[in-house]
Amino acid sequence: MSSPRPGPQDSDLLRACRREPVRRTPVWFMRQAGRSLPEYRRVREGVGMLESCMRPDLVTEITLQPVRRHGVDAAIFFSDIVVPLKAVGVDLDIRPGVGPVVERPFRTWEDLDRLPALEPDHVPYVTEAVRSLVGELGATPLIGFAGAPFTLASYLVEGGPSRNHEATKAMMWGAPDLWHALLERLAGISAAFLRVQVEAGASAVQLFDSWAGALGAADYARSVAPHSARVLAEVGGLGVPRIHFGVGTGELLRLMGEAGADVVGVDFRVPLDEAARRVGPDRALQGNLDPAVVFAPWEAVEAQVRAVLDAARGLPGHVFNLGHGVLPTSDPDVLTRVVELVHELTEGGPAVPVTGRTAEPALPGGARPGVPGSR
Ligand SMILES: Cc1c2[nH]c(c1CCC(=O)O)Cc1[nH]c(c(CCC(=O)O)c1C)Cc1[nH]c(c(CCC(=O)O)c1C)Cc1[nH]c(c(C)c1CCC(=O)O)C2
Repeated sequence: MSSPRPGPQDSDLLRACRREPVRRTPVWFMRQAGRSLPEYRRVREGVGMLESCMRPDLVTEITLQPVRRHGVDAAIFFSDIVVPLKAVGVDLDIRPGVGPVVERPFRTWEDLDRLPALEPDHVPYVTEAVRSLVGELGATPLIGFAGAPFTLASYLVEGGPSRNHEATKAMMWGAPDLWHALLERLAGISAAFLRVQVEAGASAVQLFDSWAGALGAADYARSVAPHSARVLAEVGGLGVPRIHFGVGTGELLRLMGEAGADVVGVDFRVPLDEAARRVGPDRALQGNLDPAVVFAPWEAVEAQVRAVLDAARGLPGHVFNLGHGVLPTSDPDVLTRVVELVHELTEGGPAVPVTGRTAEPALPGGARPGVPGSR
């Protein structure tokens, strides 16, 4: 009897998400597919960002590029958080060096009419690209993603990128009924976008609430978390792990886990052992090398990678990543070396002692003082 070839389900990424033992710590990078790669810039020449997201041949190629080059443990689907909004008819563009720009910002009840539900027929190119990718990737898992309702709302209400999110917050506090109606629509669109990707073969999903860190915990809990929870609950029924990430969310980590994540993404501001105390033992963590670290000399990069792995020791599940996306001017060769180093240092399981730290006595069995649950 021939046993089936191991697939993504057996990969270290999915094992870590499920808090099962891994062969070595899985690693991938947010924004690994994109501007830091010369081969990306070549295939994007003369093709607009949104247009490239609608061409399955380009999506497939760009998604595979970092997997080939870096040997990462997962692919992230090449698209953008605003693609589903564009697909249902919102008049928006992604401007180079700026980001998503919405022609007419959303401010009134009438504006909700411009946000119909997302149907799979709106994004046939997503289904086609995911199917082709899953074939090409074999045992390497594909991570699907969507923007969370708050982060999407920020682009729609502000009309583009925003430092202070003032119009968004004004609606949240000043017109709560409209706010909740808007976030409900967006939750439906996010969930539908994730469902399309999972039904076509994605093995895990990440919900990006990149700008949630602009909110205090009380506002997040009251005005945002219930909508993200709905997205995560709908995907939960599809049986794939859910990663929930935001920037500057140190004060929100517990709430982001409780919203229904299997894995909480941590930015570079909170060390993973402290993040684990905030999140609790029932979820894995993803993170959290500062994306600027790759600009330092290699010795410093290596020390920072070791520090992340050290802080992650004893966690029930750890997916190594940056604390935010790859910066466009990063040297791709340094990223490849980071992948190799994480693999080398965690070969045989991440509990292997990390050498080269300033002397901190190891306890019998490899446990370290001060790290609860460390082995
Ligand atoms: C906030 C957000 C957006 N898009 C996304 C987020 C959440 C992640 C995060 O917090 O960084 C998510 C995203 N955007 C893109 C991906 C592809 C997959 C990957 O991570 O490699 C993913 C996962 C491609 C992209 N999305 C974008 C690019 C650059 C476009 C280009 O190459 O011209 C890429 C590769 C454009 C975009 N789209 C957005 C921004 C802020 C930008 C950058 C604007 C700029 O500085 O040029 C909105």
